Amino acid sequence: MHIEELKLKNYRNYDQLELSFDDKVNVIIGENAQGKTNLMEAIYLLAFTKSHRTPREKELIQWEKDFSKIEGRINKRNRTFPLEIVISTKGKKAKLNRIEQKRLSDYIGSLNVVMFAPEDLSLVKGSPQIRRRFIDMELGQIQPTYIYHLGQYQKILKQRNHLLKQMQYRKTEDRTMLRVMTEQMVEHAAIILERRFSFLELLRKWATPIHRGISRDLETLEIRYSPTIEVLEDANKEKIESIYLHKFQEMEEKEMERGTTLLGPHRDDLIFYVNDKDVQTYGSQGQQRTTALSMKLAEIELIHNEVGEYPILLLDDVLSELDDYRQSHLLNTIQGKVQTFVSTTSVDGINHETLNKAELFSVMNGVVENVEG
Ligand SMILES: Nc1ncnc2c1ncn2[C@@H]1O[C@H](COP(=O)(O)OP(=O)(O)OP(=O)(O)O)[C@@H](O)[C@H]1O
Repeated sequence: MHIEELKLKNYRNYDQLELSFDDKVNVIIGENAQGKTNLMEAIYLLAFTKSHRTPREKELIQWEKDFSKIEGRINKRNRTFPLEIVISTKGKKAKLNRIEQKRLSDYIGSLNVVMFAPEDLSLVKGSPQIRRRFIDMELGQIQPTYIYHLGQYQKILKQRNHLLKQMQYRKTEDRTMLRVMTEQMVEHAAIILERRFSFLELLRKWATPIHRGISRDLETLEIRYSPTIEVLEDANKEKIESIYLHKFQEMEEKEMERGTTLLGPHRDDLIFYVNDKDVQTYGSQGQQRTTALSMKLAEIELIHNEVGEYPILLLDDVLSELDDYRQSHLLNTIQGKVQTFVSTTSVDGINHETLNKAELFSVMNGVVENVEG
């Protein structure tokens, strides 16, 4: 799939923008703070309705304006359709084919995007939250109903934590409400876990050979899921549910004492092993980068396999962070198959034939121009 056109109005430092893109590689060149990431963010937003760098949507509206509009024309399976996001001080609207979609899960998945930014290089080293986010974003775009369950889970979790806090202070003895909430939450938790397990199986299938290829057969990557309960990855939803319920019962006193939920997918993690050693603890920076790159490339292949089309790849200021070998590996893999947006302050360090065939754009202070290659 690819994005044919992008239109922005009052978006960050763009007053008004209308661009047509190449269906292969588009390179956006500009000095710092000119609007490169803003452009990438707009494409990301069209896919997920959310920014990758801020949860505060008001920040996306151009200063002094009261709304912001992002429109894209997407080509998927040789059919084109429009996507539109409008953010105003009153809220956000997402339109697919000009029809407003009230539920996120009805919108997400229409455009598949993989973003690779410098912060993704800390997928291995960073906090568990980064790794959970990786799973959630990826799973969400191939299985939109996952987003629904995640949303429900998070809603009940928040209420449950609130109740546990109250119980912690008031030392109330009536646990009926807590148990009702636990049951409701566990229903979604079990679905989330079951789906994460199957997703992981797919991810391993792609990531393992990719990692082996990048490391020239020297490294074997293993990805393990670390849940808060003892459960086998082939357990079905009912089995996971019963394990959760049992464990929640066991933990009831402790949760009340601590005033927070101690179990569930919101506390799980992914652990990466290279040649049987935990990469987070023992891996070199190079191994951590190879792992992050393998995960991103696996993400691309996985979407291709599940959706039937390659996603759009956003490489925001990340190429210069990769050495020549990893850079070439990445560019060779995507060449000709994946519509790619590369943002960079200079093309100097990027010597690859893919870039020679690319459409070049320059961006300065929110104004984008085509550059003759
Ligand atoms: N809501 C907004 N309204 C107007 N301008 C904004 C808004 N939010 C951010 N900006 C401006 O956008 C610019 C930053 O753009 P962006 O983050 O895309 O930089 P960049 O070109 O990717 O640079 P770098 O290479 O430093 O990451 C800054 O000048 C900032 O002041």
